[in-house]
Amino acid sequence: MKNRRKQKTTKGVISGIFKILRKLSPYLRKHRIPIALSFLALLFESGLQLLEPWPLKYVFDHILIPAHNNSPGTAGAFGMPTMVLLGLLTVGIVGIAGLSSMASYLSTYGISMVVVQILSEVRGKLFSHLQRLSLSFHQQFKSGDLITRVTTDMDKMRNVAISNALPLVTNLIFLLGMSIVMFWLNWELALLAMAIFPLFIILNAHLLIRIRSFSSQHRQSEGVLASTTGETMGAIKVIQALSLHDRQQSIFVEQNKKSLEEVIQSLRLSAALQRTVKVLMAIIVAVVLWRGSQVVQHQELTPGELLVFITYLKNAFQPIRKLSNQIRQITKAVASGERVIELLEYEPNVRDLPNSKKAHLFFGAVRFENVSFGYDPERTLLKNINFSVQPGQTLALVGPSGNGKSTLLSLILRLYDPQKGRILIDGQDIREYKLDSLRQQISIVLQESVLFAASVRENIACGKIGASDKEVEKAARLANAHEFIMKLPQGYDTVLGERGATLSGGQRQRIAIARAAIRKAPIVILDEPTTGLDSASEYSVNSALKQITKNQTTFMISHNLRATQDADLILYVESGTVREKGTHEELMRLGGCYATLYRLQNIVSEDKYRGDTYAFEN
Ligand SMILES: Nc1ncnc2c1ncn2[C@@H]1O[C@H](COP(=O)(O)OP(=O)(O)OP(=O)(O)O)[C@@H](O)[C@H]1O
Repeated sequence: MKNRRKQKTTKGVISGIFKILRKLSPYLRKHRIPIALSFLALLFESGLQLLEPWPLKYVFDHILIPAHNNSPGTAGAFGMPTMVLLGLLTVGIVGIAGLSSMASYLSTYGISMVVVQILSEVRGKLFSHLQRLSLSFHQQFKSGDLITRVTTDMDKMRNVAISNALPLVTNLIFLLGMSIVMFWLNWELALLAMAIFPLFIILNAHLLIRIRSFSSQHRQSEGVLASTTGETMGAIKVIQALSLHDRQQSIFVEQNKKSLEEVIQSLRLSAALQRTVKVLMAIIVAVVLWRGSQVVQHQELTPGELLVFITYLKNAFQPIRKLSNQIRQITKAVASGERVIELLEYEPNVRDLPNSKKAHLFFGAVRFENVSFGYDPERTLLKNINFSVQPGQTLALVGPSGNGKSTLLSLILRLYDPQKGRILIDGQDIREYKLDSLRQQISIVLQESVLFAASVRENIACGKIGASDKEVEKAARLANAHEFIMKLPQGYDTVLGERGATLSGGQRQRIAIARAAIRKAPIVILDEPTTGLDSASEYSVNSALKQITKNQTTFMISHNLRATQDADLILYVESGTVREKGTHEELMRLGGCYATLYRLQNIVSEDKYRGDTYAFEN
């Protein structure tokens, strides 16, 4: 039972290698000529390695032993004087070493170049693939884990391919050639030397499987650690404000401890592996020397041939010792490779349909027909949503938090596809448009806009491919951002910190509005863009928003019903359904949830106003 499990796991490593090679086959095909030439050099190098002890054999058998025995020697067999033969053999030693190192240089350089290029191409593909994977995928995977796969795992594959896999292949070719020559010299002695190998292979495999399991767990733990670090650094303000360091620290310490234990286990097993290999190799040499001397005494082998035998075994000692470490590293890299391939094999849920076409410039008529959606398909969040908006109209979504308003708007961008029903823009199902051509015609301003760690200019320009400096400035003016940008140390060239930390909330929002404005998109989505801003910032952000939504179809979520009362259509969304629908006047006349909420907000703001006045007067 135990043995079967072991075989299955060894099979797992081998099938992992084949899976990786299959996935990389288009890249390998592309670089097939340098690969073929490098392998040729590799074969040449191994052949020369096998030749290395042979000059010594001839010196022993044809020069030294006859001289020792005072016999005429067999140099004459080659038809040349002893000193000439000795000279040729010594030159041969240097020649073999020189050619072998040249072949080694060519194969190492060639393969390394190919590996570096292929893995760089794969990394580029992986990064682009990750950006295209659906949001549901990104919610499922922690960002720390993804970062580890793009950086550490790719690095591991590259380093191991160059420093371990390549020498391993060289060693295996050498060991194979060595075995063939040993059998040719004396099959009995060769069998004796090989008999111990199965034991070595079994012990090796057993330890390697356990190492692989620990390293795979360790990679995952590292991903979790990276996530925790990323999350903590990202939320450092909240953590300091709420004094959450101890909580974060204890989470980190726990994860760090787990990672450490896995590394220690892995290191212990590797040390055990090295020890086993060393002892086994000493036993092999001793046994072969003991039996080999008897074979020589029976004249079935010359002393020089026994010397070749022992030299081969001694030379095999190093590659076999390294073999364990190389296999260990390769096993780890296979785990890394499988993690990378796992990502590459994910298909985006939301993608271009085969017959989709580039969208025309939208007029901006949007229609939801019986749309139902749930993040978990088993639990419907939005139920049977129906409405339509004409080009240039404004639609407001209001209602309690967490009831599906943002989700509804994310469907227009095709961040998710509805499970039922369809969304039409200008009378056509949005799934029939190419995804990029759809999204390029929608501008979006969120509650907390993300700014990149780049200049103000780049942050605005990224709203439109190829935007000129003039367009950037025009968009900034429209967003009421030009004045404050000019007051920044380097104006438009001021580099913003991570998340634009050097700007106030209102300033950040206005840069985001400029980014939305530069697109001149026919459809604009505003998801609570003024929440959390003070009155002055709210005023300037609102007036900027008015500019960019003029004549565009606008979708707006706001908890402030005064901000939405001028909308052409208001949807009151509750529990994923449209409870009430109409203009402000219609909904007030209806006297339902909307009207109650509106009156409540007015009372609160009047009270607040009175309170402020009272405080001011006193
Ligand atoms: N990516 C997601 N995966 C799973 N559930 C989600 C996801 N995003 C939101 N939800 C859940 O869906 C529900 C609706 O969220 P949504 O953000 O659409 O509501 P909302 O009405 O816009 O709320 P708010 O006004 O607070 O922004 C919530 O229960 C939320 O927890």
